[in-house]
Formats: sequence, structure tokens, C-alpha cells
Amino acid sequence: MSPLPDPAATPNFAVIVMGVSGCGKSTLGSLLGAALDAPFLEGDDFHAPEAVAKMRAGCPLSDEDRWPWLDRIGLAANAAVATHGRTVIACSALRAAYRARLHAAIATPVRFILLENSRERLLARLASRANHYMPTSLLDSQLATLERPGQDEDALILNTDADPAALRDAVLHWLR
Ligand SMILES: Nc1ncnc2c1ncn2[C@@H]1O[C@H](COP(=O)(O)OP(=O)(O)O)[C@@H](O)[C@H]1O
Ligand SMILES: O=C(O)[C@H](O)[C@@H](O)[C@H](O)[C@H](O)COP(=O)(O)O
Repeated sequence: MSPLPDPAATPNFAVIVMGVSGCGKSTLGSLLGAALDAPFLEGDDFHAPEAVAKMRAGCPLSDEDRWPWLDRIGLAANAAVATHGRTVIACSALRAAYRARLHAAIATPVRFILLENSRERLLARLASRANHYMPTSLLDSQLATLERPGQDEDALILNTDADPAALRDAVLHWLR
């Protein structure tokens, strides 16, 4: 892998790793944050306690639950870009309207990466993940809500059968 561009000479940007629960957002996002020397923001940390309780109880979030959450992520992204010039965010961003909200909230170019896998593989990964509030029973509603980015959104789409380091390198290549 060739060296990254000089951060001082690189325009500001935000990278959002998106997709349904268990697709690998946090795993890839934290690797990308380290590789880009950028703060990594975990979208789960910005949910209201009531929203986490709702998901824990097996109830999908509504648009009304998600709008303020997306706006909080936007504010945190702007703060991270102000201090570091770039940030990497893990955020489900399942619908096109949520991605538009993030674009509107974040005052710098935003690049989306959709992570995908089969329902069976996602269920297995969710089941093997310890200490997480998200029940596997919500996967089907996540998959039903997901609107894959269209061509107009210029997103990178990756399957997470590949190992995380290979995915990280594919994203770094795409960003250049
Ligand atoms: N590329 C990958 N290959 C194998 N396992 C992965 C990969 N990405 C994530 N995982 C595993 O799948 C589970 C869900 O990943 P996670 O990053 O928490 O997903 P998300 O943040 O999208 O919910 C975790 O146990 C993680 O270790
Ligand atoms: O919009 C949503 O419904 C949530 O953001 C959801 O997509 C997210 O998946 C959960 O917060 C669980 O977190 P993980 O994605 O880390 O499983």
C-alpha cells in the first residue's frame, strides 16, 4: 500500500460506514480511523437512552427516533472535522433520506461506504457478538428498511466476507 497523502494537504472530508446491524461498520470504521489518523465516531453512542431501550426491547426505531440522532452525529462530525480535518463514522444510515440529512448536517464532503452480507452470515455474526443491546430479531426490519445507495449517491459497496484489513485497504484506495 502506498503512503497516505499528507493530511495537511488533503481537503477535509467525512467517511460514513453504513449498513444494517452486524454488517461490520464498527470493525471497519475503527480500522479506517486509525489508517486515516481521523477520530472514529461510533454512531451507537449517539442514540438517546430511550432509543437504546426500544431496540433492546426488540422494537425498531422510527424516523422520529432517528432524526435527532442523525443531527447529533452531524454535530459531532463537524467538531471532529474542525479539529482533525476528517472523521470516520459508523452509522446505519439505512434510508436515502437519512443520508441526505447527514449530508445536510455535515459541513464537508461525505463519502458513504455500504457494507453488505447475506442474512445468514449477519445473523451468525450478531449471535456471536457479546454485550450488545441490539437483538438479532431486529435484523429483518433493518434489512427491510435499508435503501441501497443508488448510482447518484456515489457510494462504495463492499461485501464483508473479506477480512477487515482487506476492506480497509479497498476503502483507502477508493478514497484516493
Ligand atoms: N470483515 C469481517 N470479517 C469477519 N468478521 C467480521 C468482519 N467485520 C465484522 N466482523 C464481526 O462481525 C460482528 C459484527 O461486527 P460489527 O463491526 O460490530 O458490526 P456493526 O457495527 O455493523 O453492527 C463482530 O463480532 C465483528 O467482529
Ligand atoms: O438506525 C437504526 O436502526 C440503528 O442505528 C441500528 O441500525 C443500529 O444497527 C443499532 O444502533 C445497533 O447497532 P449496530 O449497528 O452496532 O449493531
